[in-house]
Amino acid sequence: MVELPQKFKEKMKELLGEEYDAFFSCYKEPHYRGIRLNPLKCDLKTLKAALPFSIQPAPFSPMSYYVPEDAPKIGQLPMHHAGAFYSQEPSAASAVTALDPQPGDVVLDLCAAPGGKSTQIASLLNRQGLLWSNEIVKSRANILLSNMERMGVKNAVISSCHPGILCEGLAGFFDKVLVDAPCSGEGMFRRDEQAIQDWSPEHIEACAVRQLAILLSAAQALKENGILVYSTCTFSREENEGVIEAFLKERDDFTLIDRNLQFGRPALLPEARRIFPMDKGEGHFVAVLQRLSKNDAYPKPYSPQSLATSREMQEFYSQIYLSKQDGRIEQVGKHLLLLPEHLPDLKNLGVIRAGLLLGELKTKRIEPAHAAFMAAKPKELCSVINFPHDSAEIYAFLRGEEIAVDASYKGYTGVAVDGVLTGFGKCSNGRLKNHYPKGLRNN
Ligand SMILES: C[S@@+](CC[C@H](N)C(=O)[O-])C[C@H]1O[C@@H](n2cnc3c(N)ncnc32)[C@H](O)[C@@H]1O
Repeated sequence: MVELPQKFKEKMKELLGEEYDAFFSCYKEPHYRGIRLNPLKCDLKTLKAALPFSIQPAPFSPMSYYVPEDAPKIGQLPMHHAGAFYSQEPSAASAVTALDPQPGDVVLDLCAAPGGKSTQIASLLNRQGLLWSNEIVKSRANILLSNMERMGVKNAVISSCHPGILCEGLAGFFDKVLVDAPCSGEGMFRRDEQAIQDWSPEHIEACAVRQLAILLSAAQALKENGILVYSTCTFSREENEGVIEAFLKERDDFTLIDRNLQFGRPALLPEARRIFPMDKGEGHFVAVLQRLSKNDAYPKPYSPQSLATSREMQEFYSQIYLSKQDGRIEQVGKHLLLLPEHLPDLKNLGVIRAGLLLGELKTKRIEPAHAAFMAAKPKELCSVINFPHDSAEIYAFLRGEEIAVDASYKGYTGVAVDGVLTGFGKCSNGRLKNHYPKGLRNN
């Protein structure tokens, strides 16, 4: 059993009263593991048939499932590479359930890396509307980008910006904002020894100060009647109800709302929810706030510098996709990007990617991008080859090897596993030259 800090135990006893013993005995049990289906790329039946273990529904979102504790590592499975699912502790899905993104919404995920909640928001937007995913730490923002590409997200902006600067630049722009704040991580204790080592009452205080500052920035970014969800994966009152109370003191134009959420239990502020391991998740706090005041600010729309309309560009497009060009394509440096709708001005906001990377200009040609294939459906592509999830070919492809294919395959060809795209190669003379990115390969 993990050794818990004495002060933490005392605080939890005070918080939970009679339920403390039940809470404490959870530390003798293994932690919950989970996955979330990605409906942008796969359906449940296909996923279940491909997984080497069975999954059970979790109560925190309709797409979340428990994975058995003895399941093998899932990161190397072909369906994981293909973005058919995201590995996510089940209760972590609760915040997006509370946010309730709808197709067409314009949503900000302010503390987004590695992307569990952003990819969940994107799947609920179902490619309509816009998701802006921000992560202050640049190296983590790159991981976020990679996960968004894996999950086939097209209508997103990824940035690495300070919340204060971002929310000022995008004031009044969003229907919904999620602040999944950096926290003391008490809900990680059953699966991350480091979170226990880092814990101290002083750390909790410092986190609460930072959380309030982030939440106050987020408030600026919302439209009138916009929804702000605040979540943490910690139990301390200071970082949860304490932050909400301090926020409402400064922003009396916001109100806590009750979304009639069914998971977990009421928090100390009864409109908010708490999840403890006794509630079948590792731990989360979720509060839903609504902005009641007007917001007269609104960013300027984006005006692309150089739309790519050349014949070379059209030829490139028709080498990959069966359909005609769908949407505006911009050339940014050597990159060709398919722009999402509703884009605001992007200047000085630390944008790493806006829209879908389709390809890169080389000296005499345009090289297709991995992301372009990850976001496609097999029926949209000119050429695609499908392998079963347990085939030698798909594992060889994911290791970066060249594979033998029927000689009828020619040119850029999508590679799918059980009908879910997981990359591409270039076919000629019965061989598929591997274009699976080096950093993503199985070893
Ligand atoms: C709880 S994690 C987010 C997890 C993410 N929402 C997900 O579901 O995958 C909090 C994130 O906030 C970032 N962060 C740290 N300091 C921050 C700050 N001052 N402002 C905004 N974000 C910060 C961390 O780097 C971390 O990635």
